[in-house]
Parts: sequence; C-alpha cells; structure tokens
Amino acid sequence: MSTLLAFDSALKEIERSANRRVTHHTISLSDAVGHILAEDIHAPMNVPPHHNSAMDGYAFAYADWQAGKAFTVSQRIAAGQPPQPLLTGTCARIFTGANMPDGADTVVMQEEVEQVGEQVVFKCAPTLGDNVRPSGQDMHQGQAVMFAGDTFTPMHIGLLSSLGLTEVCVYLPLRVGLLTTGDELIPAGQPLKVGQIYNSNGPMLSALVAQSGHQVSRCIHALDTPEATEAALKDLIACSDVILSSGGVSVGEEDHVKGVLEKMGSVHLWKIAIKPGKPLVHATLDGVPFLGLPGNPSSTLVTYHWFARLLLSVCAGKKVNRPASYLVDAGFNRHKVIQRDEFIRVSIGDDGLAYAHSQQSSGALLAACESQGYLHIKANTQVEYGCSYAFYPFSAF
Ligand SMILES: Nc1nc2c(c(=O)[nH]1)N[C@H]1C(S)=C(S)[C@@H](COP(=O)(O)OP(=O)(O)OC[C@H]3O[C@@H](n4cnc5c(N)ncnc54)[C@H](O)[C@@H]3O)O[C@H]1N2
Ligand code: MOO
Repeated sequence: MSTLLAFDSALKEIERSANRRVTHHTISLSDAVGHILAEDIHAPMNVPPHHNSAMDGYAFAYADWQAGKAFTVSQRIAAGQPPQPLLTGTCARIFTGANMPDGADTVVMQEEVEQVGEQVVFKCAPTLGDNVRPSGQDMHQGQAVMFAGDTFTPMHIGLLSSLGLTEVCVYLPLRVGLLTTGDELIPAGQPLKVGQIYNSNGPMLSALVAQSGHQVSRCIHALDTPEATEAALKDLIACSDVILSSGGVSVGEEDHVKGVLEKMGSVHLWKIAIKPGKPLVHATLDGVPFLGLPGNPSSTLVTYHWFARLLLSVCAGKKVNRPASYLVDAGFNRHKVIQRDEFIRVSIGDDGLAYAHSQQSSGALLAACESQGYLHIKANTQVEYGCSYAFYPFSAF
C-alpha cells in the first residue's frame, strides 16, 4: 500500500501539471450556453441604466410630501417614454419599469393612493426611495461581472443581454481522444461470442465528456497488444488536446497501456489510494496530457468524475472547483478500517441518512445508476452509523 499515492496528492498533482490547451474565438452570445469565457467581462453601462419605478403608482419628491397632502398629477410616464422634469409640488402617474422624472425620488404604489377629484392623496406614510430601482442596482459600469474560465449558463445569457452585448470570446472546445482496450470487448449491436462482453466504457466516456462540455475527437478500440495500443495512441495524439483511455492499466500480462506510455512518453503517476480506481495512470505523450482510467466500469466512472473531469477542465480553460458536497450521516456501519479513500455509491433515505447500495463491486454499474452519489470515506477510517461523511451527489460532477 505504501506505493499508492494519496487521493488529495493525486488531485493536486494532476491539477498542477495541467495547462490550458485551447485557443479562443468569438461567437454569438445566443450560442454561448456551455461554452467557457476566455476573457473577463466588465459592465459597459449601468443596469438599470436609469432610476426607474418598481411599481405601478405615483412618483413624487419625498421632501414635498406631508400626511394628507393632495398631489396634482402633472404627467403620465409609461415604460419606454422619456419623462419631463417633475413640476415642483406635483406627482407623476408612473408604471413599472418607467424612468423616474428628474425631481422625483419616491414612488407610492397605486393601491395606497386615493383619488380625490383631479388629485391624489397617499393613504400610507412613504419612506424616501420607496419603490425606486436606482440606476446600477443590478450592475454598475466598469464592474467585473464574468471572469475568464466561467461556463455560460442561461443566466449569463440574460445578464450579458441586459448589458447590450451580442458576442462573446470563448475558448474553442477541448478535443478529447478516447481509447478503450480489451480483446474481450465488442460494440453493442452485435451478437456476443463466448468470453466477450460489450464495450460500455467507450459510450459512457463519450457521454461523460459531452456532459462536461467537451468534444470527443475520436474513440478508438485497441486489442490487448502493445502494437495496437501504440498505433491507436498515435492516431489519437494527432487529433486530440487530451487523451483518456479505459482498461489495461493494471499489472497483468494483458495490460499494455502503462508499458506503451513509458515507451512513448513520460508517466507522472500510477496507482492511487482510492477504491474503486486504484491503477489510474497519468502521463504525457508528445505534449498531450493522458489519463488512463481503470477498466472496471465503476472504476472508470469514479476516476472520470474525480480525475479526468479535473484534467479536462484545466485543459479547456475552465475554472476549477471541487465538486460541491455536504455532510450526511451514514445509515450503516462498516467496521473494517479502510486503506484507500473509498467512494461508496449511496442513496439518501427519507430519514436523511446515507445508505450504501448492496452492490459495491467495481465491475457493477447498475449500482451507480440506482444511487444518488458518493459517500467519501477517507483512508484509515471506518464507517460508523450516525457519523457524518462528505456526500457528493452525482449532479455535482
Ligand atoms: N493482480 C492484480 N490484479 C488486479 C489489480 C491488482 O492490483 N493486482 N487491480 C485490480 C483493480 S483494483 C482494477 S480497477 C482492475 C483494473 O484493471 P485494468 O485497468 O487493467 O482493466 P482491464 O483489466 O482491462 O479490465 C478490468 C475489467 O473491466 C472490464 N472492462 C475493461 N474495459 C471495459 C469496457 N470498455 N467496457 C466494459 N468493461 C470493460 C474488463 O473486461 C475487466 O473485467 O484490475 C484489477 N486487477
Ligand atoms: O480500483 Mo479497482 O477499481 O478497486 O476495482
């Protein structure tokens, strides 16, 4: 066990050694969801640009008001209309979103107003500034509102549209090459012969890469020989910014990935103190970062979530955040002290406790689909009923 690298050290090492691998280009803001911003954005103007009314009502100068005063309505201002300066001692009929006239600083909503002949009387005692949205309330000119590395969400599209922007500078999508290895694997859709299984990691990795917002450049399957592995890696190097593989990273004679990496490039780390996913390997091939994920499907999933996602984020120019977690009490015991950080597939019960799926084999994938996330148990500890552990919902990845 002493040769295994600690989980946190492996995360730090992979993040430290990675660099952005993509350049940038300009796209229409309307196409930007999921893209990564390449430069900080400062607000070119105040939003809202002018003081405006938050309510349908009457705008007036607070200094003119006294209890019971009847105001003459001197103008009517609908949203979109330029107001006239307010005549002293009067009020303006005003509607939600309409600019405040110069000279007015407070709005009383129409429900609080009584019509007395041609005039209006306020039934409430207003406070200065009531129902006025000041210019710059949302964003002020020059304020940094988005940063390089931020990923566009629909909220950002709205935000930048409110600043009048129509185009943004984003990073080009990261091209991720995928290699699956194994003589026993065939693609779904063909009949299985004895000894064969379907390749599930290839399609799963393609989907994970797409879910993370990157592009699969090519997905190649190689038989378990050094020659086939090397040829596939050469093809992937030519068309990819980063390469991920599944399988062939353990110690058997049929595991060729690590040997080929040592021949073709440099291996930075191999074998991490985690379960599942121990034989993860990190290397560089012709300048292209490479991560070899263990072939057991749940090991592939866990190492993608924790390590590949991190590597791809840095290479894509994306701001790196540790996945969001919260503490949850365990609804089960495991008295064995574990040697490797373990990511137990769990669901949260109606009682708020985390329950481990009954099938934790790294070869089983249904357990992940039937669970809600990982309970992270640190090396050299055990699971005690009622004690708190970090829970990472799958949606955090
Ligand atoms: N003597 C030892 N044997 C193993 C060790 C060890 O330390 N000493 N580690 C075990 C651990 S832990 C893991 S995890 C696996 C990882 O092995 P590999 O990365 O070399 O993966 P393979 O041997 O190629 O495959 C493992 C398993 O997964 C299936 N597989 C592989 N690729 C796919 C795919 N694309 N789709 C679906 N299933 C796949 C493969 O058929 C095997 O059953 O090594 C342990 N062994
Ligand atoms: O690391 Mo393996 O993933 O324990 O099965």
